Amino acid sequence: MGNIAYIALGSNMGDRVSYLRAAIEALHRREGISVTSSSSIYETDPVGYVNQGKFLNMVIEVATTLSPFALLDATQQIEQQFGRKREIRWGPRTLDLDILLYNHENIETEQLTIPHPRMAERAFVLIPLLEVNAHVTVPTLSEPLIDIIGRLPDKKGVH
Ligand SMILES: Nc1nc2nc(S)n(CCO)c2c(=O)[nH]1
Repeated sequence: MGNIAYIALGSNMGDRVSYLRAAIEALHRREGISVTSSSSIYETDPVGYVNQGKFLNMVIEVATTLSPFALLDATQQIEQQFGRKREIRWGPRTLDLDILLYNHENIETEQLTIPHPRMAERAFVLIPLLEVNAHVTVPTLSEPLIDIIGRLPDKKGVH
């Protein structure tokens, strides 16, 4: 399917594991998307807006024929399907899907920024991402992810 993308998944409301599993199923069923690898599921302390429940986070690799924007449409439709209501911007959510990387592309638009702008400061993203692909490179970063993880404060929050 030509293009490789990495997607971060998160949930901290309701039956978190079921939301993650259902989202992966829904992505895999979509025309033009096939899930080629998944990380373990990590329980993580909330970062940012902290008075909310612990998250379950993971990262998947997909092979896709969709453009980055069509892939974004698919992830947003699946978030809606599982009741993602954007009440508090950083608040609890049933399901979060963030496109981290798409090939080695740099995309900077209103709707979509790739590489994901906050991925390099999030152990709950980097640790599962490296589990899926230890050699993944991020075009906007000058050093390997493994060095960045070594410096992160919140990696203790990833179990
Ligand atoms: N541990 C953890 N903290 C978070 N804070 C926000 S916002 N989010 C949502 C990610 O965009 C998370 C998350 O997925 N995991």
